[in-house]
Amino acid sequence: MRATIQKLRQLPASLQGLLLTAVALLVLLASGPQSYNGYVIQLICVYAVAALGLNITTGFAGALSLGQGAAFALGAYVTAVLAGTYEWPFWLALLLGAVSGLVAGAATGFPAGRLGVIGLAMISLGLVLVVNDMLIQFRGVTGGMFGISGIDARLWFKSDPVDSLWVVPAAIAVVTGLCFWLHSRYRLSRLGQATVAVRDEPIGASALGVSGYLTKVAAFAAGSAFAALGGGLFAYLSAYISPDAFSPNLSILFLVMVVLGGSGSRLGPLAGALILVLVPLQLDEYPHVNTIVYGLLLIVLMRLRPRGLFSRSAAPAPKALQHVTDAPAVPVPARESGEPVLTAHDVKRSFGGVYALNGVSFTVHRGEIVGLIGPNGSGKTTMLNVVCGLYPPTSGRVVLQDTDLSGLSPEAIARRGVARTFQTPKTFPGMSIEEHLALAAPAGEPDPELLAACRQAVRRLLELGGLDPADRAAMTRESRAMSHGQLRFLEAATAISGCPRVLLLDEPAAGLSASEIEGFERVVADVAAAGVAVVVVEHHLDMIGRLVDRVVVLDLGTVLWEGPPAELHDVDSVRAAYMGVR
Ligand SMILES: Nc1ncnc2c1ncn2[C@@H]1O[C@H](COP(=O)(O)OP(=O)(O)OP(=O)(O)O)[C@@H](O)[C@H]1O
Repeated sequence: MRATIQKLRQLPASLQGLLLTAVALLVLLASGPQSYNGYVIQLICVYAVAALGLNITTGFAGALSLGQGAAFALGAYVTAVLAGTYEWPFWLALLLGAVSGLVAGAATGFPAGRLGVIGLAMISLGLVLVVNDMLIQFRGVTGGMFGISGIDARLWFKSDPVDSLWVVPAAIAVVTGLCFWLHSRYRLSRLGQATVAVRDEPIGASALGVSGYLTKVAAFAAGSAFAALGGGLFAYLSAYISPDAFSPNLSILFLVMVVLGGSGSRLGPLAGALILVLVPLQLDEYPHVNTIVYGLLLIVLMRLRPRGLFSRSAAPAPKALQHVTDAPAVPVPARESGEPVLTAHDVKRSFGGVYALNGVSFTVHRGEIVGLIGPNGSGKTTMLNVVCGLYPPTSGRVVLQDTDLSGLSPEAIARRGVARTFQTPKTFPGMSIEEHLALAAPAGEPDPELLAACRQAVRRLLELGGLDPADRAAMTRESRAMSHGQLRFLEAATAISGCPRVLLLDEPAAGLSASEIEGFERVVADVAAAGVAVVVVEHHLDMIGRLVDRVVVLDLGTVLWEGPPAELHDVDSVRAAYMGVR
């Protein structure tokens, strides 16, 4: 069973979608499209479509939505009004139903996308209650409590309803397969990778140029479109709809389908829909205990599989690593410092009136490695945070070549070529190594020499972490299982794979062994030799002595001394402030 699932997982998404449609059609053929079993199979498909949509919003984007039932109801009513009242063709009624969900999802996502998990849950729950009430109140359109009947499938405007019993079942089977394919494509796309990155580590994602807000709005819109399409299919399946079919419980049911199946996984929503439609129907034969057994079953399943039945969320990122594995070894040029790349001009940054940076100025040149050192709390990390846009400066400016970075968002600064690592690696647990590198891949056409050097550096960093870039299985595994050292190398490899102009490294040696530090130093030196300006914040003074061209010593938010590392130990003020020697 496990081997079969493994093989099915490895099929391309398009084939998986086709297979799903074929299986649904075969089962429908065996049971008869008008039979009770046929109805149940179609209901599973319809709910699966809505659950796949919710998996985009909640699973991929991590936005807890309790409002999937509202989009489902909206799609059902838009489709039912167009099909029943205006006698539109079924394909167009379904399409417009889905579009209504897309628009409603985007309209919800724009204000809701900036809220935290609880705020989002509250807004979406409010939406379900509002929509449910509107279905009753706007009876001129919705039929109020009586609902809408006569929802017949037509091929063209005002034509007679189609005779065939197969139109609706076939449409349901095809749309389910199509939605599964679209859902998988979404996860595999750059947008999907960005969405998961924001879910797992929003600050790390912003450092790669990803806008968290837009990924959430897109996920809301896509998730609602799926739900509305499911709702439209439900209207045709039932031929009659009323508000009773869309109680707030429906949204909870969709959520449980996603969580039970495995939030964020690609097969989970299908499994969730299958189980949560079939199990209650089987239990209906035992009316006194059915709810108790159903509840206990859910508890036991979640206890045994806390991340759901299908927990794997990482997806292959085709060709992401080919350029790394196939890259020929490149000779490393001698390192020379060139023109200024990054300049801090009198940067101040205060927190509640206390200045963490109080007028810091320094310059980093092309190909140069600058060590930013100083005692704990002297402002080193704050300086990196100001450069990469996480903290806007209180006053002063940071200039990247000719661009003033002050006031730009972290995403905008990252897109201009500033990459960084963090004291604690901000990698994305639900994404594979391949996906990390694919997400960070440069958007434009970088200088070929820089590109070759960066690819070589990425390969060597992965190897330093004991990861073989040619080992496809390892490269497609979720990074959540990786050790601290491996994550450090992965984070650095990710930052470098974007071919940055400036590389900021925050305590890269922390937690690494002596040999790992040495290997890391060689990679950083080679990247600098290819023209990248590097700033290293580090307490490991031996590493600083070996690696950097120039040291900038911070103390209490000001530059205490600047010069070559060899002279560091001879400067009294540095010894006093930094090493505690008075
Ligand atoms: N978000 C924040 N809110 C309030 N104070 C902050 C914030 N970030 C930094 N600080 C303060 O700014 C000062 C400088 O902190 P910073 O982390 O930049 O020092 P550091 O030199 O990197 O220290 P370490 O070597 O321990 O990492 C500290 O006093 C710190 O408490």
